[in-house]
Amino acid sequence: MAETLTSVFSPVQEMVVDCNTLPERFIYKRSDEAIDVNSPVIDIPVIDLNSLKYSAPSADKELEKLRTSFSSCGYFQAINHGMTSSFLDQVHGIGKDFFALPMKEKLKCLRTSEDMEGYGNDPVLSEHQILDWSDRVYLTLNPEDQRKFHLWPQNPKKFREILQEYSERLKLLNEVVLKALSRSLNLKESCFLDQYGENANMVARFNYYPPCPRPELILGIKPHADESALTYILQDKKVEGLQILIDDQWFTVPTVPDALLVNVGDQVEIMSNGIFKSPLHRAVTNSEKERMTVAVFCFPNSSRDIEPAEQLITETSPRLYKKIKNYVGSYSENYQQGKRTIEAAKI
Ligand SMILES: O=C(O)CCC(=O)C(=O)O
Ligand SMILES: [Fe+2]
Repeated sequence: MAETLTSVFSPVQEMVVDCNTLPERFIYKRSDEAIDVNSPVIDIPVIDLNSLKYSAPSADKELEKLRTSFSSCGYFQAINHGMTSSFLDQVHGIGKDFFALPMKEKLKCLRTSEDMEGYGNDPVLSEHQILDWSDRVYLTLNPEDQRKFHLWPQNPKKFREILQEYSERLKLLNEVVLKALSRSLNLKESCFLDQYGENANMVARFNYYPPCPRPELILGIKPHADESALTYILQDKKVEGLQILIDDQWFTVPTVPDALLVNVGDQVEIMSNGIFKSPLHRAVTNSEKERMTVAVFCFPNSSRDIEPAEQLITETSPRLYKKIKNYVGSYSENYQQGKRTIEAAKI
């Protein structure tokens, strides 16, 4: 749906400067309870991606861990992913440096009201929409011919080069993870990758959360599950803020230095016929510190059909989801209304 209500961009980052009254549009009213900013920390399994590549008993143990963590909390922390600590710092750094630029410079990458891509914040689709306390840069990485380079920051100077390299690394990593997921369910290694097909999509979103005057009332990102197949999050090493919902309770996801946080998106939940769970998560804000994260969403090309792998459907585990195309197309509107798109894919 095209954005209809406002095309005037008001960066959250600027509001911090002259925020004398509480901005009503940001107050998260869905619950009577205050937002628990310091929710208990949950232990997310750490998985050694290097050991997954080989057929050895250590790989079997790691695959088992992968299956269990993706079927329970829907997350794992990837280590030995082939990227150095200083490279990941550079990826984080280009985002931080961009948001620290003068507004005039950032506005060169401003998204238009018709498009998600570029610098801005969420499209406002209804006057009742509760706004997120975050500004973003949203960029298509793949297919490469769909990149909108006029919206890619030219400042910091290394932005493009580093993001390009990061996208190449993640493309390879994503194949390793998809193969491991198939193996962990005793499927042919290429099972999920085949559904994924050529010309897959990859989108990066730099999320910037400025300090917020009332973290107990305002969210950085509303509760949602990702529309991707898999999401790779480069967390902020210094400030936590991501929370996941398990059995109706919010838990804080810890930051593991140099690990990449990987989560199941709706499309892998569908492909695995519900064995892997796409977790409901949100980002809280911090009254003193800013926070910046880099999320990369990987998903099959919108022209492809997504459905549960046939081998996973048996008499005792019937098919739970329909065949779908262009899953992402209907996502944004549902998100803003607090609805889950995956509900519509259920049989
Ligand atoms: O910033 C975070 O920790 C979470 C970001 C997220 O969930 C998203 O971009 O979809
Ligand atoms: Fe997310």
